[in-house]
Amino acid sequence: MSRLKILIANPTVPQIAYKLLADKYEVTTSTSHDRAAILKDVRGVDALFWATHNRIDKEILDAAGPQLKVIGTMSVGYNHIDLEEVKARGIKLSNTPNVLNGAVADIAMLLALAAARRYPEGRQHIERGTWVKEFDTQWMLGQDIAGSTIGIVGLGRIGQTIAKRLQGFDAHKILYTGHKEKPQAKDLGYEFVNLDELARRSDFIFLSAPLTNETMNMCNEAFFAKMKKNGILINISRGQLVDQDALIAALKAGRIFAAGLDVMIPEPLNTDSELLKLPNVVLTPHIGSATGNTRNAMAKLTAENILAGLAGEELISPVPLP
Ligand SMILES: O=C(O)[C@H](O)CO
Repeated sequence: MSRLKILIANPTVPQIAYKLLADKYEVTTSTSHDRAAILKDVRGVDALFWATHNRIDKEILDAAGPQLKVIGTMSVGYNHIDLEEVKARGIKLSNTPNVLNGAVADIAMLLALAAARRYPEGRQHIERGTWVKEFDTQWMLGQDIAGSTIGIVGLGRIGQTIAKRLQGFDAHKILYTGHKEKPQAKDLGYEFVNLDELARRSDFIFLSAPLTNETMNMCNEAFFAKMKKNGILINISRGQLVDQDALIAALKAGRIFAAGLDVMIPEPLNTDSELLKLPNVVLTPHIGSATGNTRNAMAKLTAENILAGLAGEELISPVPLP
């Protein structure tokens, strides 16, 4: 009997995934994560290991063929996947929750601290020789996390990890918004509020909700108008949660204090983007989960899901299909 086939659709996936899968199945790795290369390599595979921001849509699924049984995306987000198409074809789909919580929460903290303490501006002063010589007690004043009110949009696994880290920094109050109040959050003293109240009361706002029709552009002009003047926006989710032009306008006008973004539009960001010119913006290139340990754990979990799916077992971390 011929062995089932798996395509790893990205040549940079950690070896651990290959080792786990190749032990039992015929594994090929696409030469590149370009869509054109994947469309060619995907023909006839039984499982697909996905590790790109390319869309998984009808075109990819048609190219794979009707024998495709399992897809594992090496990401926690799955907004790049046409869930209805996947469901209609009876394909099992997994993602990689939990294993990246700490790494993504760390990037959120990096952005929050750097935005609050005006890191890009400080560095510019050093580079340009505009570092004030005398001790000016009012120069480069930033914001404290200690004593601040935090607003978390989407208190899921990553949001909860961010909240835990912020408690270590002595934040005064944690507000959150989402679909519904969470009993475990109530026990921790976190307050459930609506988006408007969160915008109005928070000193730091963290976006950690997935991209859906509901969250798309939720931070728009009206949202920024409600934020405090000292408010700082941190986005580690998806760029599309934010109306980027409205954010740029709010930052330029000094309507809000600063922003820290690991995600933006487009990715990669255009090198002439206004975001790069603003001193009160801290940017990282969508590297929330980019640590060696975390990427290995994500690769391992994706491979284990595929193994479970091909063996006809329950997936470890299934994506709920509509
Ligand atoms: O969703 C994730 O895991 C990261 O944002 C990488 O896409």
